[in-house]
Amino acid sequence: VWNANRRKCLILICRCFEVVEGLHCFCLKFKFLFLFLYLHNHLSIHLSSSMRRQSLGRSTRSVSKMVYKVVQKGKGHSKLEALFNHPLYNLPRPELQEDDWLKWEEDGYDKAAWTSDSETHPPWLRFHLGISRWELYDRKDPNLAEVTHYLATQRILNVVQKTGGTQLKLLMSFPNYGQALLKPMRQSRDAETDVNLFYFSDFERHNAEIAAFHLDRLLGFNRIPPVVGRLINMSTEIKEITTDRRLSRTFFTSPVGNMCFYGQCEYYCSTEHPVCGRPHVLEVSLATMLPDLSLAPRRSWRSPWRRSYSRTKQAQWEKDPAYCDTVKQTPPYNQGSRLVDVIDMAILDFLMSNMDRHHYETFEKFGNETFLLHLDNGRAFGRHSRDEPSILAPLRQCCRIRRSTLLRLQLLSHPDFRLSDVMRESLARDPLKRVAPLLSEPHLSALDRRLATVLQVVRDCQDHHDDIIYNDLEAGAS
Ligand SMILES: Nc1ncnc2c1ncn2[C@@H]1O[C@H](COP(=O)(O)OP(=O)(O)OP(=O)(O)O)[C@@H](O)[C@H]1O
Ligand SMILES: [Mn+2]
Repeated sequence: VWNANRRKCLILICRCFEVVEGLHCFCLKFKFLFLFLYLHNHLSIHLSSSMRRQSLGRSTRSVSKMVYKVVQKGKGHSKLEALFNHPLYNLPRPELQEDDWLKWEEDGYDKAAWTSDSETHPPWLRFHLGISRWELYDRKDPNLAEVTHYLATQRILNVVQKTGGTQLKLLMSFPNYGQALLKPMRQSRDAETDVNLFYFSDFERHNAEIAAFHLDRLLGFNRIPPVVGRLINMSTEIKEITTDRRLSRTFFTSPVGNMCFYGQCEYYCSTEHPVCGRPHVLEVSLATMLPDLSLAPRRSWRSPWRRSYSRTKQAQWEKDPAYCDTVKQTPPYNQGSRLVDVIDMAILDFLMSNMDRHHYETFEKFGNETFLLHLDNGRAFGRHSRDEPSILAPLRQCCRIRRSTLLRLQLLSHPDFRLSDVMRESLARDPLKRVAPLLSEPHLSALDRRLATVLQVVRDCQDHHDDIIYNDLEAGAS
């Protein structure tokens, strides 16, 4: 070919060189453009914003915004910190008496445990010791971060299936007797729940458990035990150490070579619904265990707004618009803060679209004057494209709300403390953030949209009713 068409070949080679050189020049030009933009942005941060608006094009403006954000962050401007520094998140705590702490019978824990230096206790025990009548933990207690760090890093000593409930859960044991409730990842993070699936058929999500803990804390409730994400090795951290035969015999290798298991439970515990690793690494959520029931018994309450858990039946509250009038007259909702506590819970559930709040629990020791535990949030955050108005029925039907809750919700709708932003920032502290954001952006913006809906419902109430606000900020109220 070369001999026959030497001239044509030479021309072709020259063309190639031209193209390469052209590309090179093109790249150089771009390099200069980027350098220019970079310098321009760095300098323009210090110019007045109007000058910047005039001098910069659209794309460079967004770059400069980014840089500006970084600069702001560098100065320690965190929306999350600003939120938690706000007076509404630092309200004076009611003075706690001896019987406002969750103490239990002395034979459970050594009596010395109560008096000795707290530095000698493992983080999970300090968490137990910090449970009070009005909240599960003090947000400012540095031990909180230690508990989650402990669960996320300590060696796993044993694993068994947790009985009770319908879906697969594992009980993990750590050194120093710490324990956690594990929920595995079963679907891709962004899978939206099938629209044809009823709420009672939905899978549980590990990231929902994690996100619910963060959301509850951001709302100022502090009623969910600390939950943290972790990557575990299914071979060495479950299969090889479990003493639970019913669990170990359900392990298998999938056709593509991933390690899977399904355990034994009522729903979704079969070869058709396996929990699989990649190839044996699994994402899970770990919830701090509450004190054992034998030490600190709890009472389970059926939610007045419980769903029917049937494809065809409707619950009473769905048929009767005056349903709340009955609830208001029924103990324990006729006294104290119980009704507004259920409404707090409904607001939390509406924000994260959890339709599965059939029961709630309280610590028996505190009787009826105590906070409500928001356990079991695995079915939240299933859908971001739709909101479920019926979850707000307690608020809409009763038109009551705690003053402190309303004020915090209003704060979270303000751009400086925007719920989606503080949530993103809070979730970024979880170790699983390295794998992928715990909640996708559509889920985060759904939070803002739903918050606006909650505030609208309160305004609608104010248009038609008096006595909406339960003033818990006055002395004497809780
Ligand atoms: N952090 C925790 N510490 C101690 N016990 C817990 C904790 N979280 C949940 N539990 C207990 O374990 C039980 C089952 O947990 P969970 O409700 O998450 O499972 P589930 O399978 O979704 O249950 P259900 O099918 O009843 O909704 C709960 O009823 C609760 O009493
Ligand atoms: Mn459940």
